[in-house]
Amino acid sequence: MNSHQKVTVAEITKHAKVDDCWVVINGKVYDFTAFAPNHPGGPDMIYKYAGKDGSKTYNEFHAADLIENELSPSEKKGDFDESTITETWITAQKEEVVSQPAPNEKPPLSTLINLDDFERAFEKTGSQKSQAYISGASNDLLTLNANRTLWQKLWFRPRVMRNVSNVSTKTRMMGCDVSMPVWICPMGIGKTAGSEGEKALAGGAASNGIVHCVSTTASFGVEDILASAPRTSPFFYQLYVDKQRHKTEELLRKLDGMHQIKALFVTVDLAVVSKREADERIRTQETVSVYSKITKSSIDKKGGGLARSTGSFIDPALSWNDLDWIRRHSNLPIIVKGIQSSADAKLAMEMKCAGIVVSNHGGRALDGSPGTVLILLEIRRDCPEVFGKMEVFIDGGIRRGSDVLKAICLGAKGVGVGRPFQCSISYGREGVEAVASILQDEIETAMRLCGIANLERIRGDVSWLNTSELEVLLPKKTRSYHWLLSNIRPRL
Ligand SMILES: Cc1cc2nc3c(=O)[nH]c(=O)nc-3n(C[C@H](O)[C@H](O)[C@H](O)COP(=O)(O)O)c2cc1C
Repeated sequence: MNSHQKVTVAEITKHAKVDDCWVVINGKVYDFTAFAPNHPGGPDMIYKYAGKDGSKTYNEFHAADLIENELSPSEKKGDFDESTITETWITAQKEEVVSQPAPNEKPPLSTLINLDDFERAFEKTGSQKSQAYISGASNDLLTLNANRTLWQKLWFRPRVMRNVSNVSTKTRMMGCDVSMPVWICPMGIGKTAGSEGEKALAGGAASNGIVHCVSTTASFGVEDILASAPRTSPFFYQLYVDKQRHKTEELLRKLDGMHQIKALFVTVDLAVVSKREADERIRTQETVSVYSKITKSSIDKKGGGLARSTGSFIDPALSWNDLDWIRRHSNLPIIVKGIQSSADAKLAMEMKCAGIVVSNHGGRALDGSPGTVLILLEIRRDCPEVFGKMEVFIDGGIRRGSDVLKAICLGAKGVGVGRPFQCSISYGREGVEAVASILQDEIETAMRLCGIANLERIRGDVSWLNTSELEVLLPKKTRSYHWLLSNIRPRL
């Protein structure tokens, strides 16, 4: 066959395979078999039209003569013989219409491509009560919003031509080998997002090589959650200290026997449950026991807040001295979760904690507390020695792989991600895996574009960042700050 020959429909449709791929473009027939794997837009764009007419899509992206210059004479098969067109051919050319989900329909998992998509999808499908509980935060949401927006005020200083064909995101956190420096935050009553609750988080974390930190107020018992992952998968456990201390002592004894649990995250930023107005406003007909085995909700004058009902047992009397009491009942390394100042970071180091989580409970504790990235910068400025003595983690508003990279450049050992994982439970374990995969991919892409091949090598190297916009927001070093360090500490 030569380029002046006419090619019939019957002939073209014989070449409709990946390894034998003819396509009609603007009345001419081309053999794309050799070219397709090198197509800059990806081979699938071509394979989609194998044995068919691809003119419409071709013309949207390319100049008419591009393909004539690109292909060799032997790949130009001739003119399309329009006289051979049949009804079957016409039907086959009709583009598959991808139907858009109705406004309140649950979007298919494959259409969710970033972490915000998971929260938005849950807004459409979760019950009002669950949404208010999960997305809500304290008072005017100042801290919730600051967490997110401050990450966006850190800018990269990318380098180029640094051979980033292979990048590694692997690291170790609390002695656990993980695929990337991300862990799933502890979040209470996971069944508010989907029937599998924390079991989906545990299974999804395990298949993606990351760690889930189980909440004290999880919907399922810790044994059931651990059983949802292979016996070798590591977990962290988050502890709220109970006003009835003997209950916490019992719990600690039980956890000590669970070899999968590698660290105890003691949450300290919620001496009392804050005012979560969205949650309070929606009175629930259900008792909390529908979601959780911990407690029953009580609807009182303040409304029906799930957070307040499930958190009423937390002991506001907790103090730094209690770390010794915890140590007497547990051999697990202690991470203090909820550090919001450099002074407390230093205290945790002096109290020989294994680590801290810089956190404000995702804006669910004190509204007006700084966005967490500011606290991390404050710790770097005021007590950089902390990073060498403890594992420093951070959470709050981290929604992009690039946020993770920024946190590592600032010295964080790893980051916690909360709400997107909680919302992904509505898609079961597959949803949790999808969130982890998106993050993994985004971290790798950000590393490549920034010129970073290995995360471990750049931890704490702030030269990759421009922090100027945030530095002006840091608290001034005042006399009272030094006074606090030297006078309060001895009295504790
Ligand atoms: C629905 C929900 C429940 C939470 N429950 C707990 C909890 O039981 N214990 C805890 O220490 N933190 C809890 N947190 C706080 C998270 O562990 C984490 O600090 C926060 O979600 C991180 O912010 P992000 O959601 O913006 O990623 C919860 C957060 C949410 C959104």
